[in-house]
Amino acid sequence: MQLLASLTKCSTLGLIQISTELNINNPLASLFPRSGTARLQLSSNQKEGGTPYKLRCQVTVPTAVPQPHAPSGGAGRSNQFADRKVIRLALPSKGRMAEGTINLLKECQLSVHKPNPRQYTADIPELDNLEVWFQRESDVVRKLLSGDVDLGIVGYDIVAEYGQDDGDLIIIHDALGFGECHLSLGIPTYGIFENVSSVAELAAMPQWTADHPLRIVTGFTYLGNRFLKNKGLKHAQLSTADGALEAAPAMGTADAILDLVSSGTTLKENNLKEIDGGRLISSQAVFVASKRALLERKGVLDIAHEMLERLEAHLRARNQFLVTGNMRGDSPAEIAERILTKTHFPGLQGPTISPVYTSKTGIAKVDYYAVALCIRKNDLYDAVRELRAIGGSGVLVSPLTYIFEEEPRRWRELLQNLEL
Ligand SMILES: Nc1ncnc2c1ncn2[C@@H]1O[C@H](COP(=O)(O)OP(=O)(O)OP(=O)(O)O)[C@@H](O)[C@H]1O
Ligand SMILES: O=P(O)(O)OC[C@H]1O[C@H](OP(=O)(O)OP(=O)(O)O)[C@H](O)[C@@H]1O
Repeated sequence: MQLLASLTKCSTLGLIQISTELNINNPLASLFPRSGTARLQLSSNQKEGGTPYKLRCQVTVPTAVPQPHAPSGGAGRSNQFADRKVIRLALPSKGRMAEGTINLLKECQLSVHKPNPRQYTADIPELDNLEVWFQRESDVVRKLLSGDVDLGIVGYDIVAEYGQDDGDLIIIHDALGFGECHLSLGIPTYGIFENVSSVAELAAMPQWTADHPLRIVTGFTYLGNRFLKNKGLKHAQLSTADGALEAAPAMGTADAILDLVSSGTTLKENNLKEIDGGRLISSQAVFVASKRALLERKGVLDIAHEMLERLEAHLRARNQFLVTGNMRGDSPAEIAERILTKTHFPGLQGPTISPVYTSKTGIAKVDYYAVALCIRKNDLYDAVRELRAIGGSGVLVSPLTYIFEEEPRRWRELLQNLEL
């Protein structure tokens, strides 16, 4: 296909003009954006001995139509990938995710040591040959895809938006337990939207036409475009803004927003609401890697393994208490049976039961046993009640720091995913 194209800024603010020349027998339809206008001019070109006819086509496109973020995968991969020996972990440089990440790593006994607060690098003394790079969240994902970093911690929303389903991104841990939110459509609670309670109803509103589409402002154009397509929202148009999106409908600059929601307070305070079918994704912080780095750079898989073990052990323990109590009984087996049949709390694999030796008469003797159980924090009071009901006393409750399993499920899944 012969296609000559040039782009010129038009004098009219907010428009760009695209001029193209192309063979008359080429399909034109794909060149016309839905909201642009085209001017066609047919001319003979025989004197130059080239293609007999040329069709000159000018397309005018509103610049406000947002394009998805430029893909940054395969083609943009850094050619220094193979030369680099040091392993790189990218962490969010600012905001709530930065704080949450540093705190989580600290709780896993991985201290991020930043020699100079004004620099963007750090190290983690517990992990050899690892360099930490602090980056904006979108850049964490871009740099994973370009091969400039190997591992990262970032919100899943950002992986989904900037990763654009690139097969090189692999999520090692999908629930790090902070930065929980969801990406959702928010529409006004008032005016023409007052009785709208689902995306289907929104799409069916007669107000939206090709000339007057539903205007949605968002920072998530990739996910937003996919959502519009999936939901059949034909007459809808996305625009972008970096913050304070919730103000746009009241200002009249958009009809709806597509933004992150956590408690829902910001939506509510701006007279906006979520509707059925309007939730795009749920998100929280994730541990993510470049598949290529895991497979090809020496040491990346080992570091991923160690970090995953520590994260899993800590996150499992975080929701549990260690509960110990004394119980009279004839034998450990008899006590175990009482716990397993008469309570809802068997512990991790089952209760740990050990004899308690007393020596009132000078001779060691076993009258009762100590029972140790891991109990979910939410179940604590029910568990204490049930233990008491079967003869438990002197119940002690202590926090748990780590629970190391034989091998984390997510590690097995990672190896499977990598076909190792
Ligand atoms: N209300 C929220 N509650 C919990 N997590 C959130 C919330 N809003 C956003 N997040 C998570 O935190 C990430 C960063 O959002 P945040 O609004 O803090 O950005 P930021 O780092 O301050 O950048 P910016 O200044 O560009 O807004 C989001 O990508 C998302 O994963
Ligand atoms: O449902 P809520 O708990 O009210 O949280 C939602 C708000 O949190 C985020 O903004 P953030 O506070 O990070 O400020 P930002 O707009 O500057 O990103 C998000 O963009 C929403 O505005």
